[in-house]
Amino acid sequence: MAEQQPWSEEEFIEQLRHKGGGYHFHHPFEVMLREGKLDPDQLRGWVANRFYYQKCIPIKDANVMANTPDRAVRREWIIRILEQDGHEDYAGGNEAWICMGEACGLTRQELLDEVHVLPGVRFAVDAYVNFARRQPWQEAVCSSLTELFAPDAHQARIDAFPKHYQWIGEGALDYFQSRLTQARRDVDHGLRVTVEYFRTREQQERALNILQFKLDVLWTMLDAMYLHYVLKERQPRV
Ligand SMILES: O=C(O)c1cc(C(=O)O)c2c(n1)C(=O)C(=O)c1cc(C(=O)O)[nH]c1-2
Repeated sequence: MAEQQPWSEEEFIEQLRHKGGGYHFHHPFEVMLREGKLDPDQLRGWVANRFYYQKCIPIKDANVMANTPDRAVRREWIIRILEQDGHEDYAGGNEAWICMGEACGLTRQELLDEVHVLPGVRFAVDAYVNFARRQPWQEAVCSSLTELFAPDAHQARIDAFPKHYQWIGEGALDYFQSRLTQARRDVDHGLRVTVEYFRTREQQERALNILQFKLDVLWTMLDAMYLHYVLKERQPRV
């Protein structure tokens, strides 16, 4: 059988964008969040579990950097680490997430100690970090492209918090506000790397599978949270 023609750059990007239909924005837990249906414990559970994702993102990014021989890429990629971990002039995204946790009634220590992190969330996040550790760095870059779809999710939370969760204290939205612009910049760079690296049709289809893997990471995290905080299915701990 003749090899299929590669998609043009525009078609390829359209195929990647099309995967947004499976983004965690559409998960029942996220829908409950933006419709104001989470009680304080459920919302805190989400913030604490998502913090595990946030704290692992710079570790994932450090693996991308470690795997690329390209100085120009490292120069651009290091910005992601500094934006999450902070530097002398900026406390960083992880710190902003902790502030959101505190505004929701969690303590810094319980976030850092991972006391609420569910096993399913941990396995999913660790799978993402390990993917970046083991795969070619361009594949790890491609897997970060779920951020194509993140601004809508951030905006929905910016709208939902003051409307539905007035019990939340000040400063809860700084993280999402800052990601609105950061995510767009990161995605522009990620797309450049991806269209450059995945060139044949087979490679382009591999890119779609990688993006699906990452969508599954995010979706699985929320499955675990839904089971625990909404359906209240709990493993007996003996
Ligand atoms: O709140 C969200 O829905 C959401 C989703 C994602 C994502 O799609 O992976 C990221 C973020 N937030 C985020 O804040 C962030 O810094 C981030 C980095 C990455 C990545 O894969 O490198 N994804 C995401």
